[in-house]
Amino acid sequence: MIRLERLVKHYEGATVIDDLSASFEESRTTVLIGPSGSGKSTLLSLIMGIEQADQGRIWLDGELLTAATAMNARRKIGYVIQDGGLFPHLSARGNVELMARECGWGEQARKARLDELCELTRLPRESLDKSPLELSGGQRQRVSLMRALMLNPKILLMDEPFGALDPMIRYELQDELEGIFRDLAKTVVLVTHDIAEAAFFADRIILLVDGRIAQQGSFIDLQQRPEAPIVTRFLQAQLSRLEAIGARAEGMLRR
Ligand SMILES: Nc1ncnc2c1ncn2[C@@H]1O[C@H](COP(=O)(O)OP(=O)(O)OP(=O)(O)O)[C@@H](O)[C@H]1O
Repeated sequence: MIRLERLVKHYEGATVIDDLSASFEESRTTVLIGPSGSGKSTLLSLIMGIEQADQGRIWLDGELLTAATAMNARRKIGYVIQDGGLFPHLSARGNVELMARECGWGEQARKARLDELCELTRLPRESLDKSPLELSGGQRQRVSLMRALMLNPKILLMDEPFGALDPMIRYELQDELEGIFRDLAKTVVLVTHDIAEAAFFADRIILLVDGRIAQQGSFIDLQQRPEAPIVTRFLQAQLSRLEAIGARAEGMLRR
């Protein structure tokens, strides 16, 4: 479980996270959505301990995150970003095994875990010997997911993990990943711009605007019981185009 308590973060004098408190429940998927620049990635960086908050506190599994605990805390967290963020000078295997090697895992333990993860993510074993540059976008994201899961962290943070994929691969991977989240019972925080993706994955959606929570709840809550005009505007910006096309198609069918 992750608890954020009155977080504030400034960049160059601008307030990017503004007195934000939230909890992310164990084994649940929370999706962060919001306009560009609303602070979604910054929030993940704060939870990862990559960036430090100017005010407020973060608790990971009941332990306060500080500069001294950050390194250890990071091992409880798997992190997947758009396009994988893999090291190009290492093979896919090298990327996946990196942290395990650093933690002193022996060859047998690493191999056993790699076998499990190849099966889980449906990555062909021969892809492991390739450079990330030789993999397709979908394969890169599978490798990135394997790397994030290697140490079996309780928490998975995902920053637009499907953003760079073509629509069909994206659809396939979304489907598989939703099953993986459910089976592994991880605490997942996923950032996306796509409201359909948010509705598909989320036990709960948090809509961030200007570093504050504009509303949190299910997709239905946001759609049917918006708590501020910006919630309606944000949803409409994505939904109205499809609805308009649907309505036009229906009209043409009736004619
Ligand atoms: N390292 C940094 N230095 C200075 N400003 C930063 C830094 N990182 C983020 N910002 C600023 O903080 C604000 C929030 O950025 P952030 O990346 O968290 O937003 P976001 O909601 O993830 O945006 P997007 O959806 O476009 O990825 C933006 O105005 C951004 O320019």
